Amino acid sequence: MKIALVGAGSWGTAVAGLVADSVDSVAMWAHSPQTADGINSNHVNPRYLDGYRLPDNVTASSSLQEVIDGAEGVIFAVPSTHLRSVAHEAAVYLDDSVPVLCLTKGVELTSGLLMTEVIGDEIGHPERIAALSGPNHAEEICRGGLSAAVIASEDPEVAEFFKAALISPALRVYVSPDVVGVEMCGATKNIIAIVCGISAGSGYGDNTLALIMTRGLAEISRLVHARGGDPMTCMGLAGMGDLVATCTSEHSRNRSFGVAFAGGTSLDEYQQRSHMVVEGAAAARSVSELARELGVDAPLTFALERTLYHGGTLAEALELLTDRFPTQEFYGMDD
Ligand SMILES: NC(=O)C1=CN([C@@H]2O[C@H](COP(=O)(O)OP(=O)(O)OC[C@H]3O[C@@H](n4cnc5c(N)ncnc54)[C@H](O)[C@@H]3O)[C@@H](O)[C@H]2O)C=CC1
Ligand SMILES: O=C(CO)COP(=O)(O)O
Repeated sequence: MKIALVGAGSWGTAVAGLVADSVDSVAMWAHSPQTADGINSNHVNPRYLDGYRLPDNVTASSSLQEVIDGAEGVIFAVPSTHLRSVAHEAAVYLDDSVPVLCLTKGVELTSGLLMTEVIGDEIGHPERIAALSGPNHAEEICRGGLSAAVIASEDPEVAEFFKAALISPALRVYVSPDVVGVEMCGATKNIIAIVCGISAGSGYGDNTLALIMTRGLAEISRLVHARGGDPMTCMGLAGMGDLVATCTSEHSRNRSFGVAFAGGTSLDEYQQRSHMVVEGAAAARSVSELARELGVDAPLTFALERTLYHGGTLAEALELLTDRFPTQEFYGMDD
């Protein structure tokens, strides 16, 4: 069996290595031909996870057609802002019956669509598109550390197909029918992780970190509920699990960006230096729009949006948040 993996950043590279153990071949699509050459010549991605040797049955190309032709499953792992254009280009090579898995975490700006919905818009047959999420930093997955993830799909057969391709003694794979909940959690925890990084970079301690994560989880739950997902999903791997990992891990780009931002580094500087995507920065804007549309109170998200995009200072953001009078711990979940 051949699996196509569209996206050769850190996560695409790590997941290619996992899937390669269960299938005959994995064909990766890399945006840059130099990355594809590096993988084919040395079995190493020259730009991401360059200490990790990919299995011999992983090859790469910068031609989507070459990668997708003959694949029995397709996995997308490109950053959220490029997903629609890449899925659009991939659509012509994709059979209607091929199951698709989305690893991207985000909400599309303006449309408010989740990542599986963006792919579905472009390739059709949305019932065959699943989402994988959970506390999974690529760096640790490559080292074979014990981890767990959840695959959400409205079609259980699609979830089981990808579960079989990914499960291993080092990766426990659970399934869920709550695609909206799992994807909303994945997109919004990145926002909270940036706020945690800003807090740590500004000298605040662990009480503050716990405050942001906990009130962040309440905010995520309101968003999940309003978008039609199950708030219980927030208690699982895609919710609390990924929130803990991203808000506390040295590997998190979102948290690290927050720390750097508090020290005076701009988003552009950070992304140019690391060549890595900070999904929470894009999500601060798209989720703010969505929250306003849905009438959801999302103070941490709004404060980050204001700071990153409307010239608000960190002192103003803190004042906005602390000026709010604390009321009931849980609210906004009634129908
Ligand atoms: N890195 C990780 O540990 C995890 C990442 N994710 C998610 O996976 C998605 C992909 O992130 P990473 O693999 O970490 O990316 P990355 O930050 O490691 O690399 C950036 C990627 O963007 C690609 N890219 C740049 N310009 C492009 C363009 N014009 N068109 C298409 N692709 C372009 C690069 O080729 C590279 O693949 C994100 O949504 C991220 O939140 C999810 C779980 C874990
Ligand atoms: O989603 C992730 C871990 O599960 C990756 O988080 P970062 O993008 O912050 O590194």
